[in-house]
Amino acid sequence: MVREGVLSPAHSGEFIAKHAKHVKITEAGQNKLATEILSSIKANQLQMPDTEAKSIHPYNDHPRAVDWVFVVDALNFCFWSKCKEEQWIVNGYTGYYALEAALNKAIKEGVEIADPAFYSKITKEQLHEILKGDNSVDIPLFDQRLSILHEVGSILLDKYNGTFETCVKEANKSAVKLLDIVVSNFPCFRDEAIYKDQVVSFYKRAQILVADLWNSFNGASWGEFKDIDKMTMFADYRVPQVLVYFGVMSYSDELIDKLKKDMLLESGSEEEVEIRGCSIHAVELLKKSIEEKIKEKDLNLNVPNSSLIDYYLWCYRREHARELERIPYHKTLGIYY
Ligand SMILES: Nc1nc2c(c(CN[C@H]3C=C[C@H](O)[C@@H]3O)cn2[C@@H]2O[C@H](COP(=O)(O)O)[C@@H](O)[C@H]2O)c(=O)[nH]1
Repeated sequence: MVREGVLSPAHSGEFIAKHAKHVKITEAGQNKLATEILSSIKANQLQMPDTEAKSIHPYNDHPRAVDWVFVVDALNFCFWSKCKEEQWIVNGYTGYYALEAALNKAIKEGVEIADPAFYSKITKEQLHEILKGDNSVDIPLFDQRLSILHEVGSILLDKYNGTFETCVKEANKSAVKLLDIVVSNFPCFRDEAIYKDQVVSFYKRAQILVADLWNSFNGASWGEFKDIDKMTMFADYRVPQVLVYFGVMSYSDELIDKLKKDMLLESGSEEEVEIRGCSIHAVELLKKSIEEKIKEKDLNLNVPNSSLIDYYLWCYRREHARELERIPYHKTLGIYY
């Protein structure tokens, strides 16, 4: 798949985990978390976005539902703040949900924020208005978001007839092909790094874009992908925190010390790459151990794919915020996650 000389996210995770020295994947927590996820599968709790998300997401019968998912995931990165007082909040929502709330508010006010003909030429003032928070705090990396809208909007107009639907059609129901189209044609989604002289990839926003389509359309229509199971977990800054909490991953004392001091990790640095790569590989190993348990116990259950396991972990942190507080999450300024 994808780009010449670049390891796929799954192979990148394996390669990085093999060489990592700041981050370790530990068997200890593997079994406990796999058991916890298995009981969630049995209780039929393992599914994509919860009601909260649905209440903000426009429904897939919206005429520009596909372009909505695209523009949300073009901007789906870096919501953390240095301190609580500087947090960007919209309608009481923080983080990712603040973005959904802001864009949904714009749609309700008749702003064509899902239309590339509009956002490819959006002005600073118009975007400020759309992303205006409840307090006077701006969304982080505002300027980068403005240029990303101009970049991806122009590409859709120039190459894809002004809609992301053209890309989905070209992918012909293959998640891997759609991922390839996105990372090959939209530079801001090209989430790669150099590690031990090897180009590795995470493609967090490109993979979550594919998975969000799959989820929004319940695996049918614009969300039908025969190879959706090839997507890995989405290497953000929240899921690693949960993996450390469960003892599935551990950080060196030096790294923990940096995170506890709220020091930023440079985008593409060895520590940041190892956190992201080991997270991907840890979820692939988790998926395997869940599969073994299902086989061992001869359970009549489907093995969850990495997107479902990822979403379970991402929600776990929101539902157990207090317990997770003692585990610092890494902060990297960048447009990739
Ligand atoms: N690994 C992974 N990372 C995810 C998501 C989501 C939301 N996804 C679903 C939810 C509803 C929609 O239907 C989407 O499908 C956002 N993020 C990342 O989290 C970070 C923000 O965190 P906080 O500041 O706490 O909101 C930021 O890097 C953002 O990019 C996911 O699912 N998995």
